[in-house]
Amino acid sequence: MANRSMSRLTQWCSRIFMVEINQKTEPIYFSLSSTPVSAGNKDLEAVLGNGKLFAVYALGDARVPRARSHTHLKRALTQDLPPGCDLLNTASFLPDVKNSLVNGFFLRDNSVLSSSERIVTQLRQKASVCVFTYTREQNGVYLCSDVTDDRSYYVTTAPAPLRHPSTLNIINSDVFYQMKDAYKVLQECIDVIPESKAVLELVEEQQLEPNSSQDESFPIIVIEGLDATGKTTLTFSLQKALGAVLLKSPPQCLADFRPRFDTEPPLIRRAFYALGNYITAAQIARESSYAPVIVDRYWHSTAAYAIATAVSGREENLPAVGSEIYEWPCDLLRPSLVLLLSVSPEERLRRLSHRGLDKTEEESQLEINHLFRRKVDEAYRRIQNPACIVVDANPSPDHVLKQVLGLIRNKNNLQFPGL
Ligand SMILES: Nc1ncnc2c1ncn2[C@@H]1O[C@H](COP(=O)(O)OP(=O)(O)OP(=O)(O)O)[C@@H](O)[C@H]1O
Ligand SMILES: Nc1ccn([C@H]2C[C@H](O)[C@@H](COP(=O)(O)O)O2)c(=O)n1
Repeated sequence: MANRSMSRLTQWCSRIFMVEINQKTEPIYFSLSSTPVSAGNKDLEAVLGNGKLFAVYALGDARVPRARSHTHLKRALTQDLPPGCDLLNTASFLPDVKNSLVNGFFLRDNSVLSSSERIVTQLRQKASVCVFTYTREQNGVYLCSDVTDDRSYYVTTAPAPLRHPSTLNIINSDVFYQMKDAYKVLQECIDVIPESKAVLELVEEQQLEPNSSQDESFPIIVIEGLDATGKTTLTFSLQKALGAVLLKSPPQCLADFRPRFDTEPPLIRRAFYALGNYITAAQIARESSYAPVIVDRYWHSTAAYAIATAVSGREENLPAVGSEIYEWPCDLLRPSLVLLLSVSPEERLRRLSHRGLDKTEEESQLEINHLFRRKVDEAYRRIQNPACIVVDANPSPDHVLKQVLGLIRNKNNLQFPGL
């Protein structure tokens, strides 16, 4: 957005816009044109309708304040949403151009009072936002204009891009492939989230050695899976059976900070979990000199949850198998074996209901959001180098343990005393 003399909307004209009606259906795509378009389009009509319409985007040059403004914007719009109005996710992007995605919201107002106008005015007074309005001409053509100037553009449908737009910003916004990239995010947070400083100090204290050779050490076995798939149960049994050290990611030293970072937008939250893996890696490197190490969640979890949250809609929208997005970070210690516990949705829900513990917001979402759970599970399976081995964790704890001990025994090069 370099040229300030140009209308803001003119600068968005090279972009495509996406509006999601819900997670299960295909979004609609449109672009803006200065030349008239043919009247009446059923796809646009289905989403844009006849009422008042606003698109709102959080503005900001720096990524941390922009990400936090987007979260605040969502909270404000959700909390104050008047009856007769609904909120849809929207985004603007340049097809197949990495890091070009800008997320925002579509406010549809079919109320008699046109209440959305008041909300948008209040938002513009309080926050740095960019607002576009959409109006429908008598011939059915939609016009889009910036509320700060009178220039209007015709709205015209656009083809769906090859790569789903929600995948464009994943690298270094949702998933981090080097410690320094996640570290930088928390450095940028220090003024607004003071806890970031303490987290960074803990990372530095670990004296991390970049991907040091594990040739001489004992095996490192990571247990992964959705919540309530039996990770805690299995890791305790494995610890006992193998005389192993049990570690987890995020590590215990980050436990007090976790609730704070869990309320932050993905950029910050995922950087926190990424750094947690590097602290755990340093612990693994130390402990594996003396004994086998079992790890309860590690990088597969960080990446799979981050990807599944970032990618909207259906499983088909995930980056394709073999994408660089599923590659292991170049500087993170690699385990000897990663096992993914898999249980049927029914069995997982049965275990969750028996447990009756408090669940994090994301876990509750998993319970109600079958789509999200499928995306996490599929992302786990697509991660490479090392890929995970899927374990059927539906049977009894003893049976699962036996199965896993068998897998460990059959894995080449894993040396366990007593196995
Ligand atoms: N193989 C199994 N068969 C039946 N129930 C099981 C089995 N493994 C674990 N459970 C029970 O399921 C519940 C969840 O198990 P557990 O806490 O081990 O899962 P988890 O993957 O660690 O969950 P979270 O990630 O949410 O901490 C517990 O009540 C546990 O006793
Ligand atoms: N290494 C890790 C561990 C956990 N997470 C995130 C992913 C989920 O949001 C949540 C699940 O953890 P649990 O509630 O089972 O302790 O934590 C991660 O990103 N990386």
